[in-house]
Amino acid sequence: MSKLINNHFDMDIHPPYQATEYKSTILRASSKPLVITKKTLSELSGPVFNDFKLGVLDHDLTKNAIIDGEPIGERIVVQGKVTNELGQPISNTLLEVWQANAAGRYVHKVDQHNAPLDPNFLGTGRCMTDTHGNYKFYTIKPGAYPWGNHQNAWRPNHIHFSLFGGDISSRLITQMYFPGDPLLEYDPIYNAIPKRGKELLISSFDLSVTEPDFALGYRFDIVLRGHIATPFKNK
Ligand SMILES: O=C(O)c1ccc(O)c(O)c1
Repeated sequence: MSKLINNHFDMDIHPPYQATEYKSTILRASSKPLVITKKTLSELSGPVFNDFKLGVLDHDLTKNAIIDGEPIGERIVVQGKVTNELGQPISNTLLEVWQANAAGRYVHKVDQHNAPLDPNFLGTGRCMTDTHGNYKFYTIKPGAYPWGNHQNAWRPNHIHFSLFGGDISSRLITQMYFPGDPLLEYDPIYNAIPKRGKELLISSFDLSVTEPDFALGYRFDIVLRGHIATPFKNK
């Protein structure tokens, strides 16, 4: 029997709002039970992305910030399918990604990690799912970085994802990890997730997604809601 919060989130998959080892959750987690509010008419009828036009390079982080050369690092292509709990595709939905560069540094003033910025890499991109729920983007494999949670704490390589569901007010924010990363077992953010959920967050290396002489391919399918839902980020 799965543990549902407000008939909504399966806590056999999703992380708790407060996980003691993941220190920033101690201050920011709510101490009261969540209240799921009813969606307003404007949320339900608000704009969706059917007519949304993306820039031609939005889905290609290896090119969308080039100033004077190619970004440094291992090029990858990430591909997957977004479905609901019944396996039905979520089409024409906006998927946004952000990440550190190959050296483990974000382009953000708060990130003061002593690793180089890459003048040709911004680390943000977006794409839409097609009519079958499929998406694809190109990027540079993100590096690991220290994050001060505890002595010698390093985040495993990961890409942040944001996706919209059926309307503008339903949004999943999560992180995709890479198979075989030795840092996963030490990461309190990853370890806050129940075992079933953890597996859903690791992409798989896929030779059929790999593009010859260009980029290694990873597959990351995403399920919005239900008992095999992709875990959300507890923030
Ligand atoms: O929630 C945080 O504190 C936190 C810290 C480092 C990260 O890489 C991250 O994704 C979240």
